[in-house]
Amino acid sequence: MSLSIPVIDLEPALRGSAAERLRTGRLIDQTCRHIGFFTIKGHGVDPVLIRTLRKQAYAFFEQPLAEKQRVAPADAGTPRGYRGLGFDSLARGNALDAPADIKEYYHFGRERWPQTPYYTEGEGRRYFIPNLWPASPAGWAATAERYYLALEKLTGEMMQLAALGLDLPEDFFQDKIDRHITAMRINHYPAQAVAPAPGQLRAGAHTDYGLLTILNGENKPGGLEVLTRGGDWIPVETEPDTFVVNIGDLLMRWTNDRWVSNTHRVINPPEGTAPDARLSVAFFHHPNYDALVECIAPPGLAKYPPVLSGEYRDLKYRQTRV
Ligand SMILES: O=C(O)CCC(=O)C(=O)O
Ligand SMILES: [Fe+2]
Repeated sequence: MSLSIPVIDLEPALRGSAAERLRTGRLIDQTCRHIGFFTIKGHGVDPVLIRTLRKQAYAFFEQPLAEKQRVAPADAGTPRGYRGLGFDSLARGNALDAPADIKEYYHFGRERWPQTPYYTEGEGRRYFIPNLWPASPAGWAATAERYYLALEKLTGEMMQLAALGLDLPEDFFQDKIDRHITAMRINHYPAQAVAPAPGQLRAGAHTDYGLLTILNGENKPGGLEVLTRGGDWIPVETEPDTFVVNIGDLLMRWTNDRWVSNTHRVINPPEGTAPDARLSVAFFHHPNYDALVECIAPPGLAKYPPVLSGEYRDLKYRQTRV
C-alpha cells in the first residue's frame, strides 16, 4: 500500500473564523493520532525569508572546516554554534546503538530575551544562551532571527489549533509556551564521497523531543522518511516553500499517547546517484523550561509521570552525544 503524508492548508484557520479553526484542529487531531506527520501550506511565512536563510546556510557550510570550527563551543554540552561530523547520533536518544550521523549542523536559539531573573539567573541561564554567529556570511544572524520570530508566531497559532483538536480550551498551552526554549538546528548533510559505515545514516531513526518540529527540507536523494504503523518507511516530501510538521515526545506524553511522536530518519543517497549535499532547517518548538508536562488523562490513567520540559531536553541532548 502506498501511503503519503497529509497536507493541511492552514490559511482558512489563520484567517480566524471559529468554525474553520475547529475544523483544522480536528484535522490535525486525526492526522496526529494516526501518523504524527503532515505538511502545511498557507502558513503565511514569507518564502523569500526561507530561501534567504537556506542560501546563507549553504554559504556557511561550504566554508573550510577551520572557519566553521571558530563558532564551535569548546564545551560539548553547550547547545549553540557549529557541530561537525561525528558529534551526535540521534538514534541513541531512542536507545538504539548506532554510529554517528553523517551530518554537521548549526545550533541556535532566540536572539534576545527580557533582562529579568527568570531568563538571566539560575535555571534560566541554562536555556537562554547567547548565540555564536560567524562573521560570514554577513547578515545570517538577522535572517535567522526573523525566521525564528516568524515560526514562533506560527507555532503559537498551531498550538491553539492543537488545543481545539484535543477538545481543550484554545489557550490551554499558552502559559506553558509563553517563554519557550525553542532551539533551531540547520542540518547540512554533505555529499558522500565514501561509503557510510554499516548502520550509519545521515540521521539515524529517532523521535523528536519537544512539542512540534517545523522543518524546511529539500527533496533530494538521501532524504527524510517516516515509519508507518505497519512498519514501512515512507518518504516525506519537503517542498522548498512548505514545512513538514511532526509531533515530538513531550506532546505525545502530554496527550497520553493520543498523538504519536513518530520515528523518522534521513537515509543516505542510494549508491550510483551523483554526490550531492542536502540542507534542512528545523525549528524544535519546546515549552518553557519550567513547564510541567502532565498527561491529560482521567485520574489513574496517566501513562507517564510528569516531566519538566527543560530536564527532558537536557536528557535527550546527553543521550545523543557520541
Ligand atoms: O533533515 C531532515 O529532513 C530531518 C532532520 C531531523 O529529523 C532532525 O534533525 O531531528
Ligand atoms: Fe527529527
